[in-house]
Amino acid sequence: MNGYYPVMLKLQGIRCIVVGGGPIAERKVLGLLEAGADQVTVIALVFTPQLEELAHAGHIETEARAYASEDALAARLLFAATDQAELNRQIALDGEQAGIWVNRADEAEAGTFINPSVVRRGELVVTVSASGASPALSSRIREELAQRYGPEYIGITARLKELRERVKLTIGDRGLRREVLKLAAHEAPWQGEEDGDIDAWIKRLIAATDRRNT
Ligand SMILES: C[C@@]1(CC(=O)O)C2=NC(=C\c3[nH]c(c(CCC(=O)O)c3CC(=O)O)Cc3[nH]c(c(CC(=O)O)c3CCC(=O)O)/C=C3\N/C(=C\2)[C@@H](CCC(=O)O)[C@]3(C)CC(=O)O)/[C@H]1CCC(=O)O
Ligand SMILES: NC(=O)c1ccc[n+]([C@@H]2O[C@H](COP(=O)([O-])OP(=O)(O)OC[C@H]3O[C@@H](n4cnc5c(N)ncnc54)[C@H](O)[C@@H]3O)[C@@H](O)[C@H]2O)c1
Repeated sequence: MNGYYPVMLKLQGIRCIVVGGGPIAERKVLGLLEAGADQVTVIALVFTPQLEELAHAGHIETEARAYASEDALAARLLFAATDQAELNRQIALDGEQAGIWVNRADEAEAGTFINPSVVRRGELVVTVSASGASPALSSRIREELAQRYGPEYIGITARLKELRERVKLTIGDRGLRREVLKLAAHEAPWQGEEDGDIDAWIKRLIAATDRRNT
């Protein structure tokens, strides 16, 4: 059975605590910052140079000390990423007792959430998870998806967003709205940035759906 439910979390204003300061903790922290997290605390005895730099630049807070069980009470999202299995187990337990989501980097099933591989293209976020079966497979598929959905998708997604906002205001008929939006998503990758006139595009799309339906 596949036991994970995928969601997209909004992390602005949410205290995220990462315990551990090695390369794995660093990867988790970078993922949080890319998602816009603005309250990230890292508790560890030793930090990677990049974590030190992020703290210096004010992007995260670091606390150079041993983890204490009370730390879990301050977090809403918790990561156990130390090299001490027994400590990671305790962190997961503390998190569950505090009623928050805990990621355990060394033993997936003992935590309550896991991280997928991620490709970010502006507002388009493509994620892959093998549910812990093979992180290497997720990473490989992420590379394939990054090739298939290149940086051009930043603009494509932004254009579709603008079109959708306009369509929601101007097309009252739900069926037509849905058809226009579907057709636009098919067409958008083939358009250049210079096809900037959204209203003209909407007119063409409506005409195309009329033709299809007659
Ligand atoms: C996707 C990614 C995101 C991220 O970390 O943010 C991620 N692992 C990544 C890479 C990676 N991790 C490991 C390797 C070495 C090859 C291998 O072991 O297969 C590679 C490959 C590499 O480095 O290229 C080792 C490893 N990983 C876990 C364990 C412990 C265990 O199995 O219980 C061990 C053994 C540790 C040890 O031996 O001590 C556990 C987890 N790793 C997960 C996520 C979650 C399940 C994701 C899924 O199944 O899809 C889960 C369950 C929990 C979690 O961490 O959230 C990131 C890819 C970034 C990218 O390239 O896109
Ligand atoms: N999830 C994954 O994708 C993945 C991949 C590879 C490894 N791992 C696992 O992740 C874990 C961490 O790997 P790493 O390479 O970052 O380890 P590391 O040895 O580089 O770092 C361990 C960190 O834990 C901190 N630490 C130790 N005791 C502490 C305590 N009492 N309080 C607070 N911090 C403490 C250390 O100061 C250090 O910063 C390992 O157990 C490894 O098995 C997970």
